[in-house]
Amino acid sequence: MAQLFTPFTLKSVTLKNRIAVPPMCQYSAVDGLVNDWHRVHYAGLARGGAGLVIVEATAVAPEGRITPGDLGIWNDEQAAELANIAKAIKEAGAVPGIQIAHAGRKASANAPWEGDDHIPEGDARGWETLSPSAVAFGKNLPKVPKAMTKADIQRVTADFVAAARRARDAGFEWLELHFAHGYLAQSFFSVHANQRTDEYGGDFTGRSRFLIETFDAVRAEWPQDLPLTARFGVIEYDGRDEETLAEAIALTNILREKGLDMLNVSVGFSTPDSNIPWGPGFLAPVARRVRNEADLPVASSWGVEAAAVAERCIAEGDMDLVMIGRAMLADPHYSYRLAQQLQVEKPSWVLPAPYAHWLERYRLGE
Ligand SMILES: Cc1cc2c(cc1C)N(C[C@H](O)[C@H](O)[C@H](O)COP(=O)(O)O)c1[nH]c(=O)[nH]c(=O)c1N2
Ligand SMILES: NC(=O)C1=CN(Cc2ccccc2)CCC1
Repeated sequence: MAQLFTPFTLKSVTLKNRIAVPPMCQYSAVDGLVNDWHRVHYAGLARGGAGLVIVEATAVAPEGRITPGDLGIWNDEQAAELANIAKAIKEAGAVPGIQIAHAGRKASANAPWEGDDHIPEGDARGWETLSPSAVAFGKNLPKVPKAMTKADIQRVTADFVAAARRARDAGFEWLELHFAHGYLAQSFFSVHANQRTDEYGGDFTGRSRFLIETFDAVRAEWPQDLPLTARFGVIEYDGRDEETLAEAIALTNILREKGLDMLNVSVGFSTPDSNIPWGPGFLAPVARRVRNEADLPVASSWGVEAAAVAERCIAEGDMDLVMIGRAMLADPHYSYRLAQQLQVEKPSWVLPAPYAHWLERYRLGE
């Protein structure tokens, strides 16, 4: 029996299988607004059979976008359009999730296929970036951010709360805080980015403060019966992995006690000087360690694509959900391919009836 195709219940939400489409920026919005690109993209992914579809990093404030093309949920018009996306995902048979985000010092950038670099100073398309300290990421992102004042910090935490409230009212049933990938929250946690000497920097407690305060504030707004999760970079592959992992697991334990329902285990991407061991499911052993030592359900991703790898991650208890990204861009019906390969009964019925009926009996020449 393929463990990948067993249901998963978290709080009042049940996913029909262990496959999730993780958030994947489309960089296709104008003024943060949904358009036909997103409508077709998300409905198509949701029809493909995954149990959960999480909408891409959606900025909690204009300056929190990675690029001018990012989605936003900082105003009611954006939220109203996103409500249609949540509805479309749900009607297609998946649970609608959304990731809310602030890009910090990685903001004000060109789309990956348009340079993947900071918009040059003086270019009107760009904006001032924020971070715990006035320390640039480096390489393709050399722009020195403004060190946030306490007022900035409080405003951004409030922006996350307002975003969570809008996501709830828009009908999303799964919320993921973007605490990973070198963006703002990860930057507060990172010794590479956070060189503050006040209570928001320094030791583990200082560097965790923004994440804990923001989590607590969102927890108070997000319905208790719906999953409140976070994607968090628990390792940087920067030569200090044991320290980072120990601190990340300690913070995860604190957040679990405060009501975190699941951690989406990822990489920190806080420094360009990292040595990431890319490969199929390379992060699974790290996810397993977090799942055991922080004692909460985990999701993870990174090269979890082959049926055997995806099945093993669940069957061997590395994670409770697999997040399959790029394979889904290549084939939104990828869950169907996995069902076929894992010999699930009637695999075509992973897809909606208009497709499933004909695929079930599909033989050339009939
Ligand atoms: C085009 C694109 C866009 C994004 C991503 C990736 C890609 C390819 N990823 C990371 C993504 O969710 C996933 O974790 C990685 O792609 C690794 O999984 P795969 O190896 O692709 O299955 C990503 N992660 C995240 O937390 N929020 C996001 O909005 C995005 N955006
Ligand atoms: N918004 C995010 O969290 C993003 C994460 N990415 C990390 C990544 C690195 C390498 C390969 C795929 C994804 C890139 C796109 C945007």
